[in-house]
Amino acid sequence: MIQLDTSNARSFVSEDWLSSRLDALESARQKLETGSGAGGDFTGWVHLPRDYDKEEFARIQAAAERIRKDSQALVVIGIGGSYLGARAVVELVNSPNFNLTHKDGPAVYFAGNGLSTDGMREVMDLIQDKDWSINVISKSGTTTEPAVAFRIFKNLLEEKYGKEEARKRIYATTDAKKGALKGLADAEGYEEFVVPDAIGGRYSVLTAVGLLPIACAGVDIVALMEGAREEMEALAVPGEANPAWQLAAARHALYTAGKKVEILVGYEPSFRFFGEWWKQLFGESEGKDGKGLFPASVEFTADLHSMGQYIQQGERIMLETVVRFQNSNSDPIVIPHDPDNVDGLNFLAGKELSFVAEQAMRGTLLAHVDGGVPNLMVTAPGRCAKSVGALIYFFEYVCGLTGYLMEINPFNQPGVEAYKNNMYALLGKPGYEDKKAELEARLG
Ligand SMILES: O=P(O)(O)OC[C@H]1O[C@](O)(CO)[C@@H](O)[C@@H]1O
Repeated sequence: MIQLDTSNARSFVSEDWLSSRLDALESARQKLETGSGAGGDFTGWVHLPRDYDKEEFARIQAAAERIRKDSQALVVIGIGGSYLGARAVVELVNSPNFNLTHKDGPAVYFAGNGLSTDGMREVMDLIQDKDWSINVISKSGTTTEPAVAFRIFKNLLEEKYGKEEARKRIYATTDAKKGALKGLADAEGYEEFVVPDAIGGRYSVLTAVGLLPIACAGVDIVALMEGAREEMEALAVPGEANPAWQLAAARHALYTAGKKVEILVGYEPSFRFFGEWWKQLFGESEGKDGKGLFPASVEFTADLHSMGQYIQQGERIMLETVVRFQNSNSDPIVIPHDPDNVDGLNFLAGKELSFVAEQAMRGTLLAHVDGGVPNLMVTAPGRCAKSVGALIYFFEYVCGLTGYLMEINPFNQPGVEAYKNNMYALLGKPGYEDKKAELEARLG
């Protein structure tokens, strides 16, 4: 379903860019299949589209139906992998303006993905006169940002509905056995959904983590899973023709040839949050042991008028991975004829806007390749749930493969702890007293 064109990257790598990596790719494939590589305990996502918990899936659908009936707003509390996937899919399949354009079901607001007072206050104000529910999502159950947000929104919900009714409006997605959120959910009797042990946050969008908010936004989660399952089956076939093998090999070859930044390019405003999800996926997976392509994202053609200059002529450390959708969601827009033709655009009269976009993309591709930026073109059928499910699985699989080509553990993220420990110390968390004194002295 997902296609790849590497032809505009070939001049930047040696001829054997793929053939020389086939053995390593086969070994990476086996590690993903069997969980025998570094971080192998976290490869539960590999067969998830086939093996997911069907009973829980039905409960997700039922809960989403309930929320869609009894709530005008859903506050989704989570950060990183417990947030980005859901937002990516809701925006890509629907619209970044989903809360303005949706016709039925709740508006979906994301909270607990930062510590901004203004950001949180805005969501609090937006929901205050509405019927609303909470989906709190945290695999560890201990992440500060969502935990703080949950305490605040839970309080609000209890003030509005009373403790008993509020309980029925809180849905907790967390670890099956451990963590503070699990304890709280058990004690309070919230409906619970599970982040499976073998799936890390950034690979969890196709679990309850993503599926509940996505279903609440009216996206067809059966089709989403179906698209992922078909892609899983397609990518399980080893060999040179496998587009995930090709993308993993091309990324690795370009990295080895000196490229340090991978820019994910989209041409749809609705694609922006997919880029944010993709950045966590690749950034947390590859960025360790002093290695990894730095993941960046842009929206063309808008960013051609801001970042375009740098991409064309700045440091030659970049490659572009473009995601193109074959079909758009809406009816064509035709450029009208103007008898005065003051803007000189009559040569485009009668042409569809998509034709202009296509030429912009083709022209940009060649300009950037000429400027020293290799181009990898990923094509998805469209922005429907099925196609987006396939795209998610495709990038997850590429990420796992490249991680093993780079000889790192693609499934841990030890570097994130450094900021957390400093924050805990500065906040005065018990047990961090010495660290607090040391940091306060440094900060002056
Ligand atoms: O779901 P949790 O445990 O709250 O974690 C949220 C995010 O925080 C991280 O653990 C990093 O701190 C990510 O890997 C994860 O996606």
